[in-house]
Formats: sequence, C-alpha cells, structure tokens
Amino acid sequence: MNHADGTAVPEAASQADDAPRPEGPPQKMVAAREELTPMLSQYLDLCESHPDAIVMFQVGDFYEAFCEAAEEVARVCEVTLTKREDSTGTYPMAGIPIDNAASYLEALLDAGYRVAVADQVEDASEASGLVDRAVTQVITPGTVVDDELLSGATATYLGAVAGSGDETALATVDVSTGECQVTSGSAYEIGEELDRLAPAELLSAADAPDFELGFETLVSNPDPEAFDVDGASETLSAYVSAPESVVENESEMRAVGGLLDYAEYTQGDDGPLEYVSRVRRYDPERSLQLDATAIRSLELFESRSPSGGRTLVGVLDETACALGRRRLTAWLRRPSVDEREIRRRHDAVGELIDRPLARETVRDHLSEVYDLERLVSRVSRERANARDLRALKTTLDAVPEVKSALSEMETDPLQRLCDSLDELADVRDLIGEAIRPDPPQEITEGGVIREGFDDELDEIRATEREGREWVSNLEEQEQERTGIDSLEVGYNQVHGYYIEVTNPNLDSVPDDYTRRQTLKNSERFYTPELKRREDEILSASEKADALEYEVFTNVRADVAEEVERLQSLADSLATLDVLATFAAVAAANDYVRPEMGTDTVEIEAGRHPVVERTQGEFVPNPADFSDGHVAVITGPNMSGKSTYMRQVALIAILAQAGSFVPARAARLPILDRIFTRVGASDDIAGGQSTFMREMAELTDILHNATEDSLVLLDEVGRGTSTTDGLAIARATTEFVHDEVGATTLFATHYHDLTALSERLPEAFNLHFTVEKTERESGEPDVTFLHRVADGPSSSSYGVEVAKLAGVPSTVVERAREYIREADGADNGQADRAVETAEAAESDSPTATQATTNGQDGRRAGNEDGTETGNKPVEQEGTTSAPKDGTLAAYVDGIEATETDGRVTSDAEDDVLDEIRSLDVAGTTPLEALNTLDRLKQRLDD
Ligand SMILES: Nc1ncnc2c1ncn2[C@@H]1O[C@H](COP(=O)(O)OP(=O)(O)OP(=O)(O)O)[C@@H](O)[C@H]1O
Repeated sequence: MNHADGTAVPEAASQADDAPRPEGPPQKMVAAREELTPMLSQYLDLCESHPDAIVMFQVGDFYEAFCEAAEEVARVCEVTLTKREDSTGTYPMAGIPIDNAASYLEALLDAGYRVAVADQVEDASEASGLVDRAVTQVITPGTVVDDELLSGATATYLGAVAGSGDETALATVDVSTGECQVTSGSAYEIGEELDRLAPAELLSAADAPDFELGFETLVSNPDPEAFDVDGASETLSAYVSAPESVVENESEMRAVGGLLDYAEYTQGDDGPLEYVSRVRRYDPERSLQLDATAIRSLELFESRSPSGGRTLVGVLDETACALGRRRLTAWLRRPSVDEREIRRRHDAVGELIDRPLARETVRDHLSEVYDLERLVSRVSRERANARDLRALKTTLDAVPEVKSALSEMETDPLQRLCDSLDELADVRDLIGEAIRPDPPQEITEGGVIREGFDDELDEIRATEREGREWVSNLEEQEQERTGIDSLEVGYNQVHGYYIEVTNPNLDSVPDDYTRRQTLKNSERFYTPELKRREDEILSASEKADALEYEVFTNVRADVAEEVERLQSLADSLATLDVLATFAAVAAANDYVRPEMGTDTVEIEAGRHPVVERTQGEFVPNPADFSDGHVAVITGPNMSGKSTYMRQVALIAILAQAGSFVPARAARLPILDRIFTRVGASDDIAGGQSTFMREMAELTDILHNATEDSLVLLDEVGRGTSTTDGLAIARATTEFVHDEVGATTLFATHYHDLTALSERLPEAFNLHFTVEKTERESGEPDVTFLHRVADGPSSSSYGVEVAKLAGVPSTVVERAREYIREADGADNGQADRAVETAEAAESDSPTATQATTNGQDGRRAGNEDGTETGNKPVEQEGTTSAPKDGTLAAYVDGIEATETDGRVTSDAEDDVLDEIRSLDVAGTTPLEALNTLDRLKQRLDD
C-alpha cells in the first residue's frame, strides 16, 4: 500500500515555512540519482518510500541522516553536522549512536517528526557487496513501542477519525499493548472523546470534521485508500473473523481499518499486528462522561498548580504494577454507569478491606508482575529478547501465589477473578526450561539457552567446552615439555590462541612451534594442534550462537501463540491490582462504601480526597441534595467553596470508578456526566477571551447536562462586569433549576443570588463560615473555619484575604479607606447598578417577582445579615452592608480606619481623582486589587 500519497506534513514540525522539508527524498540526491554510490542510492530509495518521515539509516554503529534531514537532526539532537564526499558531490551528514538512540529519537518525536528506522537486515560480514537495509519501524508519537520512550502509567494512543455528522467515528489503538477500540457518535461527542483520550497522533480521514483540539498531537491526512470502506474491511478482517459484527457503521469500519493499516505500516508493514487480538466497540455513554475541562479542573491526572501539586490519581495510585496503574487511570477517566458493575467492584473492595492479610499478599505478589501487556506485544512483534521472556516467567510465577491468596475470598467478583487467572503453566515451564535465569541483553551472542533443552546445542557446546579445557591445560603441559616455567598460553581477538615465550627462553622453543607475533620482550607461537583446537572451538562457538538464536526464536514463537491467554491474564491482574489498591487506600484513609443508585446525592462528613492528604487538618462537610438540587454557595474568598464543590464531584467519580469514598456515609445516584465551569480568575492572563471561554463552556453545560448530571459552577459571570455577571449567574441558575434539573453546586460572590432560593423551590443556600476576631491592635481579623452551613453568607472579607495573601499593609490600609469612601460615595451607584441588572431582566416575571416580594437580600435591608435564604443563617457579623458582589460587599463589616486628611502632593491628587472616577459597582474584587496595587505603585514612585 502506498502511504506516500496524501500523507501530510507533520503539523508540529518546527521548521521555518520556506526551509526545505527534512523529510522525503533530498533533491540533491534525486538530481544525481544515476551516479550515486550504491549506499546513497539505497538511502534515497528508502526516503522515497517513506516521504513522511526522517529516515535514519544504519551505517555500522550509527543511524545516519543526509542532506536537509542531516541538518535538522544535527539541530534537534544537538549532534555534529559532518559531510560525506564522493565523486557525485558533498552531502551533509549527521548521525546518532545506535546504542544510545532513544533520547535522540525522543527529541525528534518531540520536534514533531516521524522517524523511519532503516536497519541493516543482513550480516555485514556475510553480505556480498552492499549490505541490505530496510525500514523496520516508523517511530511516530502515537506508535512508539520502546519502553524508554513510553510512560508506564498512561497509554499512548494512535487515533483515527472518519465520517461526519452523527456518524463520526473514532478508533484508537495503544500500539504498545494492542488495546484497540472504536466508537462513533455526533461530531460533538467524538470531539469530546478525543479530548478525553488525547491521542498522541491523529489520522484524520478526508471527510472527518476539523476538530478544535485542546491537546498537542501530530495530525495527518492519511492514505485515502486505507480509509475506503472496502480497504478498511479487508484490513480489519485480518484481526476479527467477521468485521461487520464488530463495528456498528461504515465510519467505524473506516476509522478502525485505516488506523490498523497505519499501525502496521509503522511496525514495518509485515502484516497484521499479532498482539491486537481484540477490537472492541464501545459507547462513550456507557460510562460517566467527564470532558477534558472537567478532567482538568478536578485535577484527576494533572495538577493545575504550577508547582505540580497532587492529583486524584496521585493519591490513589498505590498500584503494585504497571498493568494496574494503567487500569486505574482508565477507570478514573471513564467511571462506570453500570450499577451492577459498580456494586461488584464495591463488593470486591469491601472483602479486600476485610481481609488485609490476603490483600497484602496479593499486592506483594502483584508487585513482582512485569508490564505483561507490553511484554506480550513485544513477544508477538518479535522484539522480545531473552530477558523479556524471563520477565514473563517471573510474572507467571506470581500467578499461583496470587490465586492461592484469592482462593479464600467469598464474594462473587473475587471468586470469578480467581477462576479467571490462567496460570499458563505450559508457557511458564517452557521459558523456565529453555531460557537461562540471567540471560544477556543480546540474543545473537549465545548464553541464552539452558543446557538440557536442545540436544544438538548441548553437543556443540560440549565440543566447545572440551576444546577450551584442552587449551586451559596446555600451559602446564607445555611448561613441562619445554622446561620454560614462564611460558604462558593466552588468547586475543586478532591472533587467536598463542603460546608466549620470553626472549631469554627462546632457545628452548621446540620445533613444532610456529611464530605468530613478535613483541618487545617475547615471541608468540602456535602449534598445529593448538590451531586445530582453535578452529574447532571457534566454529563450535559460532554454530552454537546461531543455533541458540534459532532455538530462542522458536521458543518466542511458541509463546506468541498464547497471546490471547496472556492478554486475558493481564486483564485480570490489572483489575485485581486496582481493586486491591482501592481497598488499601480505603483502609488507610478511612473511606466508606457508598450506597449507589439513590435518587439524590447525600454525603455525610465528606472530604476532599486530595486536599485532606496534602494538609494537616481537614474539616469534613456534608452535602445533602434531598430537599433541592441547586445549591447556591456563598462565603468569603479562601473559605473552602471550590474545595467543597470539587469534593462532591470527586466522591462521585471515585464511587462510580468502584472505589470507596472519603466520607462518613454517602448515598449517591448513578451520574451520567459531570460538568465543571470554574472561575475566570484562574485564567486571568487570557483577558477578554477568558470570558468568551467561560460562556462557551457554560453553553456546553446548559445544552448537554441532564437531570442525572452533576454541574459545578464556580463564580460564573465573574469574567465580566458585576451587572452583566450577576444577570448571567441568575439566569443560569434559573435555567439549571427549571429546565435541566441537574444536581448543581453554584459558588458565587454575588450575594443577590442567594435570594433565588425564595422562589425556586429546588434551590437552597449554603455558605462557608468564618470567625471574625479582633487583633490586639484592634484590627479586624478572620479565621476560616472551612465549615459549610445552611443559608447564605453575610460577609466576604476580600481585603482581609488580600492581607493574608501578603499584600503590603499600606495597601491594605489604603484599601480600607478607599472602599469606605467609595462605599459612601457610590452606594447610590451600586444600587443603580443592581437596578440596571434587574431592569435588564424585567421581562422575566420571576425576576420582577423577586424584587416586588422584597426578597432580595440587599433590598430587604436585613440589617442583621440573617434570613435572606430559605434556611436559618449562622450569625457571623454584627455590621451590615450591601451584599451585592460589588467591592463594597467584599469588605462588608470591616471597620474603617480614620483618615487623617493628609493629601498633599499632585501625584496623590491624581491618584484620588482616579479613585473618584472608578466605577466601584462595576469592578470585580480582583480588578480592585490590581487597581490598588497600581495606585500604590504610583504613590511610591
Ligand atoms: N474543608 C476544609 N478543611 C480544611 N481546609 C480547607 C477546607 N476547604 C478548603 N480548605 C483550604 O482552604 C483553601 C481555600 O479553599 P478554596 O479554594 O476552596 O476556597 P474558595 O472559597 O473557593 O476561595 P475563592 O473564592 O478565592 O476561590 C484550600 O486551598 C484549602 O487549603
């Protein structure tokens, strides 16, 4: 199949646009084609058949590139650019050492290139003339199989998309393990699935949508023929007997066929990939859907903190082996929605908690398990060496132990798992008998096959051994025969065996000695018998090495026959490792079994699984949605709102992944999706576009959430002016309440929102409590209690938080002054702003109702800060102020310091003028802090 056609230039390549591409045939060689030396002509041919890759061409111990490719390799890999000269011209050349190629190849992959590795495929010593070379693999970001280039914990996917509209299909394969999957749906759903899987390389068929990808990948438009439905069906038929029964539509067929065709190409195009034993069709809706935004904002796999804080997978990953590690990631990425399956996992985890001894025995033995999936894939790709087979044996040795520890388990899922563990005694014994316990890395140089396994090999080795024994006795014999005590027998690579006699003894050398080499103080000789023995030893050794290689490849081929059994064993071990890990984590951290399938979320004393592990004390909080599904959460900055919302989501994810959860008790429905929209403050650098992104994410949520979804909205509307933000936040809450019905947690600084609970029956208020104290100096101070309570919050304490964050005290003091001033001067303005917001909504009968009912927290003028919601409020402060999310609201309740009226310089006048002209009502707290900082700077200057 001609992959040359239509294969696009890698997008991530870092070349300047007008520079010649480093891939493909170098023009200089094309021009000199007829005169090229045989070797360069071979190089040119390989470049032509792999135009989408940089060809690294084996010359002795190096992989070399020539011409433009050489210049790029020298630049990217930081190796010296040399040149090769012959009668046809001078060609730039750059090489990387084969022994140490991995890091250089990685650099080329990172720079966005595919690399075609052209190995010498015949022994240079046996070749008559030019050594034959062939591309043995094309290394691409999505198809790397070398351990050194792969991360153990996560799968590296190659993806392919084909089709459009509602029949858009996505196929993925993890080339290192053979896991191949296909799905289809609307372009939107497939876009989300793509984001979730983030394949390292994506093949996009001509008719596939132009996805906006939120991750880095190498995209190419592949061979159209491979994506043709007939071609694809033919490719797939090499993997499954009835391709039509695996896929659900033509797009899926094309995606998976095109994908496998390309994967074969990268593995050297020698037919189907044996280790892809199963192609699985799946439906994303059969799992709890977490889009890329949710995965990111809940920090499942990556921390958002620049210093790299902990993640959910980080605190859970106590897996014993790489198989379990990947399965854990997969389960967290795609928690189940199958209540039965979830309960089965919980049953298993429960029993593993109750039987700590058996559990730890299982985990101990699992820690001896190597990365079976990748081992198996190497075996069937004929890449496994003797050490790999021994690693496979070590893994298989652990299985009976694991089985015996599991045999006492009583729950059905663990019993089934135990039954499903195939000990593969045949494979284990075969490797045990055939391969030496500590074999060398190379499989061509002997020392691999055990004695007693192959009679012919044993015979040859015996001849070799005998010969060597004879040589080792020779020294003593010859010393006796010649009377030269200092006579020595030795060996070197160039001259072979020799008898060395020092110059003073040369007179005693017998006649049958023939001179081999003269050194400064001695002469080296051989005898006819020594020569005969030497030939015998060397030929036996060579023969034995070759035979060992042959025997080894036969053993490997026999093992490869059992790929499916091995993969199914790997599958069971992976599942067991995760279940045992869930149990260990639950036991160590006091998790409980959640009750699943209830109507509403009800969590008693829930904890954030990551935060509780990263800080000394954690305050557990309840989450009870039995009386309403929309919680409006208020509270000062830093009081714990985001942590609380995320912990509800993480508890749900853990539960549906099969884990117990950090809480005293939890009753949970089976959620279909989790959406998150977290505050604009996190993306301040994005400026204007931040708000657009916020709104785009909000749109996504409002369109796609269902009543079975969990929605986290953190400060929606904060990215714009208070007036607009409040209006959006209100309308969103109403929509979620009336139309969507999703379990929703809405954290906000817009205290006006808390009034919604009065007229939205399913909405209720929660707030985070703080303790307000006074320092000795009389300054107000706050302590965060991180405790959630019913009802709305009465204060925000923005400036106090700024102070805690280390904003210089002069700025804080001035902030208090300014805010008091502004508060006094602009109270009317703030009122007007909210009135405007409400006027904008005046078409909405509900908004009017809220106003006329006088239920709005601020308008009701409830001076004592209580009873703005439908639940009693904890008493927090004694002062009152507007609770409208404006700057004034943020410093509500803070006593002003006396101003001394000392305004003297022009600079200070300017600053004051600027403050007077500020639209305080329309300023977000963060903007206010930035403004303060700037003003302070000006005063300092
Ligand atoms: N329940 C808790 N127990 C102990 N510490 C907590 C708890 N919740 C939050 N914290 C701590 O308080 C810090 C601030 O919490 P969080 O970010 O949730 O506050 P927030 O109210 O969302 O703040 P902001 O409004 O500024 O976004 C966290 O980083 C965590 O260290």
